[in-house]
Amino acid sequence: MPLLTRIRGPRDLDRLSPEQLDQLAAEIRTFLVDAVSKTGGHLGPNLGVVELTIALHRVFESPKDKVLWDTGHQSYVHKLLTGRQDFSKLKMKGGLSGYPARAESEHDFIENSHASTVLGWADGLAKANEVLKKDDHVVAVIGDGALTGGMAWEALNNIAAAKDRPLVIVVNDNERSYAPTIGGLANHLATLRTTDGYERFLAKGKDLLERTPVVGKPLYETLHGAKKGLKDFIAPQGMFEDLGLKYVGPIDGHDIDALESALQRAKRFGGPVIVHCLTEKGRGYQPALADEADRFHAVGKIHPDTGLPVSTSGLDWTSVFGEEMVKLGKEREDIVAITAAMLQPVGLDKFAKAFPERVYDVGIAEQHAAVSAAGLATGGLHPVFAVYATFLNRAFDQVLMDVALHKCGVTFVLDRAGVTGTDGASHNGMWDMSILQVVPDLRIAAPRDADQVRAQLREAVEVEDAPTVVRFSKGAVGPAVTAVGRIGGMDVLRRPADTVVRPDVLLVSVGALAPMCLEIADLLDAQGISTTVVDPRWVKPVDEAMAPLAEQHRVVVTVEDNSRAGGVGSAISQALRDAGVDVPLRDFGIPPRFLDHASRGEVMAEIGLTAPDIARQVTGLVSKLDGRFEESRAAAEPARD
Ligand SMILES: Cc1ncc(C[n+]2csc(CCOP(=O)(O)OP(=O)(O)O)c2C)c(N)n1
Ligand SMILES: CC(=O)[C@@H](O)[C@H](O)COP(=O)(O)O
Ligand SMILES: [Mg+2]
Repeated sequence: MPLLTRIRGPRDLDRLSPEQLDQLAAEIRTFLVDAVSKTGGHLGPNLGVVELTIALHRVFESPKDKVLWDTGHQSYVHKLLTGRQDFSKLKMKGGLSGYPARAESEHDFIENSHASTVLGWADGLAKANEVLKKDDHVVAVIGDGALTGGMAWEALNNIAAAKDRPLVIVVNDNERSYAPTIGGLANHLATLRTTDGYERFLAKGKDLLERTPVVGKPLYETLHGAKKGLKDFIAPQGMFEDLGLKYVGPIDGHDIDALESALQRAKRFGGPVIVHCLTEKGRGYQPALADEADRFHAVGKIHPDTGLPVSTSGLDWTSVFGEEMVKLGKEREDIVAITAAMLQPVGLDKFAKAFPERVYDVGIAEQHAAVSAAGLATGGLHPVFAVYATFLNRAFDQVLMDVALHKCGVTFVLDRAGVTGTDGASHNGMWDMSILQVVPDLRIAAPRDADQVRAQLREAVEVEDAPTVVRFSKGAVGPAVTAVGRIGGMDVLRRPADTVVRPDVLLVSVGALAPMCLEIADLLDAQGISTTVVDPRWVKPVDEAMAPLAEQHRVVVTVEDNSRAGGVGSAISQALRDAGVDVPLRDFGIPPRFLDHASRGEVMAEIGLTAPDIARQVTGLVSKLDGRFEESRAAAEPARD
């Protein structure tokens, strides 16, 4: 990499010739395939923005000018050009984040990987520049997928209103989210793309007319003066221009010279301007280009030559859900499915293949998904909205007010619930069982294994007058955990020896943490501490048998892969208080803080959500109770003379 290694910062790009820029682009692509095949990551999106990122950092002066990335998964090239070229620990503990990270660089601004927020950030920054009379440029890069998110249009509505407030919006249009981008906007972008020769047409037209004697120049001036008419005639871009936004494009997103020319025009424009760039996801890497599903949107470790996975994982939670959905779809014609631009990642691809007319990809639009689900339910169907737990956060009000208030039978299936780890703070599914606690009548299931996913999904879709939630982890599903009994609606996973009159600990195991909770019980047993392990299965509402069962124990311990703040532990504690059961409760969960990227195991160890950590703390708690018990017994004994 003779050129890439010499790039220490964006200004090092300035001295490169066009030929060297093309060589640099090739070196970057080679680097990306080599590095990301070893670590996993967002290979396809980054292969698509190589030239675009080079051009952006040549035309704008980061960090004085703010280059902002929507979702941020496509910022690897940006990192390479801003002094970060060690990708050996990408997305790993202590290594580079897979997204922009302020702690990593002054060139990074937006850290969260929730889509469709960049234009809001840009609007705010542009307003700040106006108030503070700063002449920094604000450049927002947004993908065609992220542009299907409602927040993007809320921002555009505001941005377009300020005709003299400089702001450059770069639409990175590769026609895909994971799958091809859906909807009217995508169709409109397509009309713009189909005239991708528009700029060339205009340039040729200008050249021809200027060489035409007498009438040529005035005619060109007339035509150029009527550029809207000319453009609409050649490239109907009414939507953006009707909004009041200057539209530049479509531009070949892999032609550095064309990109720089367009970005320079945008930089000088002095108001809000959209630069529409046509790019190719996975560009330059045949295995990615051949991947019809998602052009290697996010890959694990792969063989660089073939793109094939280095290792295959066993049965995963997502597949269990997807296969059960197909069975349900055959049994019930009223069941329909919704995805927010993540059909395959959430496991609905098989359902879509079997029932193409009963699946809806709404784009990256989780709020719309939830509201349209209320409509589908009211219309007589039972919608199942499958979404990553963290992405449902933004649809909380729609779940509360549109689905629950109207008593709609909608099932939300939350994949990637709990600590996911490598995608960083905004990807952990750690808030759902807290924020959804406040939704009246909503029920939450946390299946502990594959059998329970199947069973609880079926129980959920039977509920027709309230929202139901089924939440499970990322990755391979653990071994089946068999119940040894049932109390109320709760599965008993382990009972203490029959000889124990009042067991020490009632251990409430939530969802996928059941194997860990059984390990905790073993560790406690080795300390002579007796434990009953229960899996509530439905963690909201708290099972009516919980309080009486708690009363039969000395202490209650809850363990959940969710924030401790307002989680299942809090709900059970409240239920015990409401029932007048005064048994100490210790809740274990994720601390309410943002968790840096690392593997799931590393994060769980960091936050003390491991069997040894929890067993140690519970042992201390019981010893303290014993101590108190000894003290109170001693105090009760008559004083010996
Ligand atoms: C709110 C939200 N929903 C879903 C996702 C998952 N997600 C990550 S990237 C992506 C596709 C983005 O498509 P686009 O904006 O076109 O970027 P590209 O990958 O094509 O460069 C999706 C759906 C997300 N990050 N945020
Ligand atoms: C950027 C984004 O939000 C997704 O692409 C995410 O990185 C995928 O995560 P999984 O790898 O868990 O599917
Ligand atoms: Mg895209």
